[in-house]
Amino acid sequence: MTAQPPQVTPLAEGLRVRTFAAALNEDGTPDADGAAFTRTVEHGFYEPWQSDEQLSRWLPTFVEDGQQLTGVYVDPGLASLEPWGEAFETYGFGPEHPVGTFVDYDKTLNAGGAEPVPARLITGVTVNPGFRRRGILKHMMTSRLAAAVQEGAAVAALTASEGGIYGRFGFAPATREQEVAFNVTEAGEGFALRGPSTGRVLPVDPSTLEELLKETFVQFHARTRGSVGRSPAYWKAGTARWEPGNITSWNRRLRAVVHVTEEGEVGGYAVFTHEGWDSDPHTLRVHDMIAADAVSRRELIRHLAQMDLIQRIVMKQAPVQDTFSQMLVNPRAAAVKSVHDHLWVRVLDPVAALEGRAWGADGDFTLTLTDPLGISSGTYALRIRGGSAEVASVSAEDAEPAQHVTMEAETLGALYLGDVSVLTLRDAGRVSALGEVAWEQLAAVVDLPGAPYCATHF
Ligand SMILES: CC(=O)SCCNC(=O)CCNC(=O)[C@H](O)C(C)(C)COP(=O)(O)OP(=O)(O)OC[C@H]1O[C@@H](n2cnc3c(N)ncnc32)[C@H](O)[C@@H]1OP(=O)(O)O
Repeated sequence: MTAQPPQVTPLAEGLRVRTFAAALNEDGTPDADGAAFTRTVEHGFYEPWQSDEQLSRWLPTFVEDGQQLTGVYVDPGLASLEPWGEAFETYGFGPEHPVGTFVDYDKTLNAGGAEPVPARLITGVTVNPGFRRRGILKHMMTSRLAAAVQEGAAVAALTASEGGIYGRFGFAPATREQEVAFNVTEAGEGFALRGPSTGRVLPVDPSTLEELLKETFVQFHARTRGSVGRSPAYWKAGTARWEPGNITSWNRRLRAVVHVTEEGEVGGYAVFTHEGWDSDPHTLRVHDMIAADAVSRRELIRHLAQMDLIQRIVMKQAPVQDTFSQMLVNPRAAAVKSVHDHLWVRVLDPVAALEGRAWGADGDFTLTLTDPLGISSGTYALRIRGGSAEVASVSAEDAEPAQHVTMEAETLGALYLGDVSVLTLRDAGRVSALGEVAWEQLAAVVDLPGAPYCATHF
């Protein structure tokens, strides 16, 4: 392990931190700690107040996945703390509710290498508005990144509510996604898709799909650079079992189709909802579409686009380089509504992370990383052959002067999955030469074809 745990920044007086595993009572309901924690997270994201029954949809998925809950709590008996202690004790939500929350758990990230890399995923980060900008996030982040380093994660990853928060901790946007709407009416300029279809797409009962959803995702995850492992919440949502009692509008409105290949294999699925007859144009919204290969994805799209009575298809989380747009005879049938960053990556262990990544060509280069948290600082010699790298930590004095570049850990996060060229980052002043650098040659080694894509939100 080449990573160093960061220095943990201290908490202010009167606060204490506790990390515990999500747990359930014997009857399957969230235990008191978990319920108070989850309520605080929902409050932090301005969600409606939830009943215990509604809360019970989240916690079981956390338990299954081994999520660690880190809460910052106000010490009891602090009424004397001026000027806020008394008001907090009298009017606050109660000392069992944390004032800071942070959730992390282990999955893998497909970085394009032979095997996906161990990734610590971070979510549920909130701080009570009365306690913000006092270093609570900094404490939770540094202490949990220290744990991730000690427990062997190669990278950490999250999705960010705001773009200004996580760069200071070494995270950078590493994948993007787009919201795209397709006009699939046959009137007007005419809607048509290229190519003959193959296999057969069938409507199915979503509640029967759990095993299929899991198996198809395994195949998708293995073939898709940028993919992270999924929490069981996806299997519940995709099989219309998201909320208790199966009576919510989500559960009742969900529809599903599967693609059956010419060989009789199920190659992929899509789950979607019809937005109702009041939607104008009549809209079908695709929530999740996962295929084992490009052919099944293409056929699922073709089927949805050719369904009767549908005038528009909306995909909120589509890849930025999407098959659908390239299948259109009239390319203006696609309207990109927005493109945004999705997965943010933070390299923890440079050797494991770089050895787990795909590479564009053979070559040797040296990388000096600077890291404000000290986690990944150092100089690394890379030897890339046949698409995989051997990475060794070397002393700065021993480094070859040729092809020696330097960047911050944050910039390595941006570069990691190949969503941006090393040349663009050089032009932005974020990658510099420390010796003689043949930049085009370096770009051929570091840059990767196509855009990475993460189909999973967490
Ligand atoms: C992975 C996820 O879950 S993403 C969700 C993040 N959560 C939210 O957006 C919910 C609403 N926001 C919050 O709960 C809080 O404002 C948080 C969690 C974003 C920040 O918590 P705080 O305890 O206030 O942060 P903390 O005091 O530790 O600040 C650390 C640093 O980040 C900066 N910072 C904190 N929040 C922000 C922000 N929203 N935008 C820009 N900078 C920020 C602080 O100024 C500080 O900077 P410094 O290092 O220069 O001193």
